[in-house]
Amino acid sequence: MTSPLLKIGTRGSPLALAQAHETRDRLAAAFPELAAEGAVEIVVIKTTGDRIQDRTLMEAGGKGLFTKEIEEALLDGSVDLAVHSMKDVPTWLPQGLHISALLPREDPRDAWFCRHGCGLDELPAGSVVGTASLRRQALILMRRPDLKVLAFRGNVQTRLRKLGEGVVDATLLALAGLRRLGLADKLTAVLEPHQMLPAVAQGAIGIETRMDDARTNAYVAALNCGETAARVAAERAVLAALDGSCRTPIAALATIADGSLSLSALVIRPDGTEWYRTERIGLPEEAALLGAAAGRS
Ligand SMILES: NCc1[nH]cc(CCC(=O)O)c1CC(=O)O
Repeated sequence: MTSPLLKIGTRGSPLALAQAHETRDRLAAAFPELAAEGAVEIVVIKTTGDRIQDRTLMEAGGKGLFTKEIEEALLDGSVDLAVHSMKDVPTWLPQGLHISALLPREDPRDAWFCRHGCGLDELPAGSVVGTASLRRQALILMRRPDLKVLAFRGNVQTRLRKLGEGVVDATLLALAGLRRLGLADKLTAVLEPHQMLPAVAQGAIGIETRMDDARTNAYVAALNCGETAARVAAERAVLAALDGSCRTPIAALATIADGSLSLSALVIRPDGTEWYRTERIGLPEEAALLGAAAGRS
């Protein structure tokens, strides 16, 4: 076997691997030389986030727990590109690295799972919803202050198993991840953004590379989806404007229709008792400015 032309760094979770395989398939479809057996190698890298499964530690460690070791591998040249769920990518990237492409976005909405088959509004008072996400916790409690939220650990498969075992009555997961894992048929309902505004960049896969690696950047540029890039730029600009000044959960969703970009952004207290929501409309070309304005408001 010849040595690989490109090495992809990824976490080892089933979802991360599915995303790495999607990226490899897209590269192979765009470039005949990358379709050859062994041309694109997938390198699994264990991250701090894969080792620490405790929610409080995740919060204390802040962002970057799922990306740090992969970025180190990029910087030392042991991989050429990294595939990430953009939701897990910190606002600020290490010097010398950039997000050089966004794949076409999956559905950004959250999926709702209930053991009893009821929707969020029908769940009996006192029922337990499992989630490790402060955003989902806050939005659940905003709508249903009479429910209990339990910290819920593990990857997608683990959480669905715990739901089946009756550890909780209901849980939420990103629809995008479920689709990529072929598990979307198990959900009870899809939550609309006005009920459950998604996390920044939920459903988007980003490819990170070294800024000075012209060869890899040329390959990766062919995979970029301009519409997804504009939407994610608007949403991430909200995060950037709030970063440091704000420890509360943030949600944001940008959509593009008829040539204009609409952005909804929300900050909310973890207990759901207070929130601030804002909407912006503008051109996709000014996505980052719109997001920054929404974040500052
Ligand atoms: N925080 C973990 C994580 N990171 C990305 C996804 C889902 C896939 C995506 O948003 O692209 C998930 C799981 C979940 O929230 O259900």
